[in-house]
Amino acid sequence: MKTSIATVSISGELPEKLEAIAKAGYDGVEIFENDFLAFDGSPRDVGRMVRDLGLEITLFQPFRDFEGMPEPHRSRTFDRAERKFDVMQELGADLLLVCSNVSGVALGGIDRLADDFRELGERAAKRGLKVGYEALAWGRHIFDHRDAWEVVRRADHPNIGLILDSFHTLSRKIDINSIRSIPKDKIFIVQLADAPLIDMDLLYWSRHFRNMPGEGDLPVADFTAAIADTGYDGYLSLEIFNDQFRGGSTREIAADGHRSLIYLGDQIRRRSPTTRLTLPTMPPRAKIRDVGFVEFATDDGDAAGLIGILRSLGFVKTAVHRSKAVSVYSQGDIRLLVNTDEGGFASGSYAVHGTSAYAVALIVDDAKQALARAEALNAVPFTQPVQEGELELPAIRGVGGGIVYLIDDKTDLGRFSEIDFLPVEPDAQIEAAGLTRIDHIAQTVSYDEMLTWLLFYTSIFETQKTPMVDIIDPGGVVRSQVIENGQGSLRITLNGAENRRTLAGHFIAEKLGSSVQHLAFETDDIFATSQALARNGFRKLQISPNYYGDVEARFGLDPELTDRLKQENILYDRDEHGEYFQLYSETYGEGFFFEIVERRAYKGYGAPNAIFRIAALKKLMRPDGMPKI
Ligand SMILES: O=C(O)c1ccc(O)c(O)c1
Ligand SMILES: [Mg+2]
Repeated sequence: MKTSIATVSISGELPEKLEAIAKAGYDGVEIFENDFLAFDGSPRDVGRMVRDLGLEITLFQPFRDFEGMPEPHRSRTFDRAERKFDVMQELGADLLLVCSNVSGVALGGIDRLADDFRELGERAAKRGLKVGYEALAWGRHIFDHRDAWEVVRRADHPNIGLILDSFHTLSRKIDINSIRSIPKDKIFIVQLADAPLIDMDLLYWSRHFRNMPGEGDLPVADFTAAIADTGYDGYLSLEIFNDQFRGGSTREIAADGHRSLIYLGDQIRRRSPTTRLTLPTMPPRAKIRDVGFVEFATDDGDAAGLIGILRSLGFVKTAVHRSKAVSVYSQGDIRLLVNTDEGGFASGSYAVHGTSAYAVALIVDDAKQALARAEALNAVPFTQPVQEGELELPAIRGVGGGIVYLIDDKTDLGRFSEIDFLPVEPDAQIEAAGLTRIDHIAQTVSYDEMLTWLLFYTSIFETQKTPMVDIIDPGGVVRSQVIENGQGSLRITLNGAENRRTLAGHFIAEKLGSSVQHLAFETDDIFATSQALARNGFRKLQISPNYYGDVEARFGLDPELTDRLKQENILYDRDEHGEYFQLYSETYGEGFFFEIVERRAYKGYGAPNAIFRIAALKKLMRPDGMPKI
């Protein structure tokens, strides 16, 4: 398998695009004609630029409205093609994409189309060039790759072949088994794109909403497996039309695309180990057993406030680091680290972002293998110096600059808390509140980064996404995407903020980047927990009394239960599996907060309650967005 991407997929000027494509590790690039036309250099300059970067031009495209034209259009179309061939020869591109005709004057008739292609093939052959035919899902006569293949078959010319594009085939739900009978040498290139399932006009969907394989909902892996079954081992080339990517970070989007292709290749190899696609091998997606700890970076001054909240939540200090200013606060299976050390990454993070939960440790089956997989998928490993005798925990950088530690029970890593930390006598004054484990970690990210995060988690770890939901904040919409594993041992909610007037948007603006905005802990008895919290002086978020009348009516609750919920400021939800109870802390700093949940078989995250929670949290912020407390 060789990797390629169309220049149209990323933002920037042509040289910037090419550099990002080379840096991300692709083997080739499709030159989208408009990118070339908008650039001042000659075709030779562009060709040289591409090759100097170690890339190959995989395709020049698109050539539109060619086949089936009546005269005088037909002659003009062939003249147009000759002009493109001139450019291609100077560029050093040997494959042209012809997409199926959408013109109102185009004539149908499979043999007419085949004849046109045979003649084009003759002309291309004279120059040592090739032409591939792609069925656009909205083509006038040809909108199905099976028909495009029939045209190519009848053209019967060595310089004419087929181009398959996952979007056009999958958006129309065309049977992908039909691909398996196409001879591999007639597939000139394969274009890949995914897309979220949205019921809309095919052309509009294709031109604005495509995304990287794995980021959307189309069965791109099934499509690719069918291609691999033909024995095709050529380029897999991303062709992504996406409004967000056009305005996004050139480098990041290019890197995401490359990661998506490597991940896709890995999925194909695991499905059919005898696949003829040449693929790198890597360990499987890492299974997450649990969250080992969440670590806050802060300083001595700010730590007091944070520790005050932790104590009111029933956490007690149980250990301190041997050589660094790091303390462990524990309750149930939850470990929270508070790092006030003045050297190292944490203090740098604190200097830039203020107090934040900058690191998360995941307990995986095999940390070394997890790291190897992450590196195979171009994640950036993280290391920092440790004292003699202390453990160097394997780690990678998260998307927003935070750290993901990888620990396991196989090695000393499982005992890192005994090796690196000294136990301290717990403070007997604090009453435990029955918090047992971390239920979920809520990360607030910029909306533009959501797909990057999604691909990061789902490609490296054994997790899946659930459908995105909209959360209405009085200041705008926040999109929420869950990433979780089947066992519930990792649940992450990604909240994507589009503007800074939302609670989430304010948080990332003030934090100068994506960060954990809240941590949710689980309890087996939310009412007992609520009372213990009250005794510890925990400051609970006050929910509007109007909420309770509605919730009682909506779910037909026993008024006695409603009263208790209201008294304790507990939110309620129910799904087809069971019930959910939630309570919240007030905000800390720029809008960080804690949540406590009790799940009675419930599978969701209380999305219908988010609007009321946000409204209540916002009452605690001043009009300028700063916290009142
Ligand atoms: O949207 C289009 O016109 C278009 C052009 C070229 C392609 O390869 C394609 O898949 C779509
Ligand atoms: Mg295409």
